[in-house]
Amino acid sequence: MSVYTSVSQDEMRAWLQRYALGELVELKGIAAGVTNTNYFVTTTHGRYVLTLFEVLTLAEVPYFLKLKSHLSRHGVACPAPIADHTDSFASMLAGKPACLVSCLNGKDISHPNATQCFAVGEMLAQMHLAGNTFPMRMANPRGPAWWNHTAAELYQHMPADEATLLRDEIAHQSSHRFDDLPQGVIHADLFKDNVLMDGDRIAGFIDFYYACNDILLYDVAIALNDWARLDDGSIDDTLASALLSGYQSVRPLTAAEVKAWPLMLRAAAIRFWTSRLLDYYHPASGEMTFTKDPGVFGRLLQAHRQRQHFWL
Ligand SMILES: Nc1ncnc2c1ncn2[C@@H]1O[C@H](COP(=O)(O)OP(=O)(O)O)[C@@H](O)[C@H]1O
Ligand SMILES: N[C@@H](CCOP(=O)(O)O)C(=O)O
Repeated sequence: MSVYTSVSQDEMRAWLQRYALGELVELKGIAAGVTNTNYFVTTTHGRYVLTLFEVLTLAEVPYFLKLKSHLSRHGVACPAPIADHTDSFASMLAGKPACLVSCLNGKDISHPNATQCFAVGEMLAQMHLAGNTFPMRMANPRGPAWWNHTAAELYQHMPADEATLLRDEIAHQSSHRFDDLPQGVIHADLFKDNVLMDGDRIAGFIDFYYACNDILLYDVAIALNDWARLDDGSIDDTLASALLSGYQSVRPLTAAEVKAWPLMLRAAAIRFWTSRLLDYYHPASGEMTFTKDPGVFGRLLQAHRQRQHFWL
């Protein structure tokens, strides 16, 4: 269930007057999603997705919408935000910041094939290149400083062996510098449920609300840790190789990136192990709480630490 804020037909009709999108035909809540409220909106001009931001403020939203607009203008598959008559991408609706974006024709998939992994890698590299000319900046809210202080509070709740592993890995990561790695705009949460596929084609990347400036390779590692991970938690060699080949078909990795790759896979595992542990030990109150299994990323970290071959 992800319609936290209800919008009536009358409210929608009135709000739509801000746009050159014709008259409302249908307004339908979208069940998928976790953080925000989403609706499919059909007007006499076409089909759009309405998002009501449940956490971000009206002042915080423009970075993400301008980024999507920039990427979409550069040919990256993602929803294009629609500007209203004041040339704004967002305004208040039903008490929440709200926007309209183009509706993509695709579905998220849970079991990708190698062709789809190649396409994700390729589009991710296109996104990294297109991000080079995006002028706004955003620090990573879930970077090493965040996982360091968040994990420090979690150790006391964790089984001793897991706490030792997390503590040891964070210390290991802290002793390495990645200053020589290419940086830019990253999606930072490119899991399977944040990509809509139309067969083997990418319909679009969605859910850019962790996007920020950080190490590009870190984004590749985040994507691989989810796209190539099988139901049993292991990484599939064919899917991993396909994603990396797709990425490198557009942006070949530098020698420094190849060297840093094993540690980057581990850094990406720590990030989501920590956020899932936080949700697990300190669930947010209210109906927006959907706890995902943290253990997946603890086991993945352990596997990466023992891995000999990294698909490059
Ligand atoms: N531009 C879009 N086109 C088509 N469907 C979309 C679009 N944006 C979101 N959706 C649908 O809405 C669902 C929830 O979107 P998502 O951004 O993941 O929400 P949340 O921010 O709540 O996690 C997606 O899984 C997808 O089905
Ligand atoms: N894709 C992540 C979820 C990211 O959102 P968060 O707000 O829970 O950090 C995952 O699967 O853990």
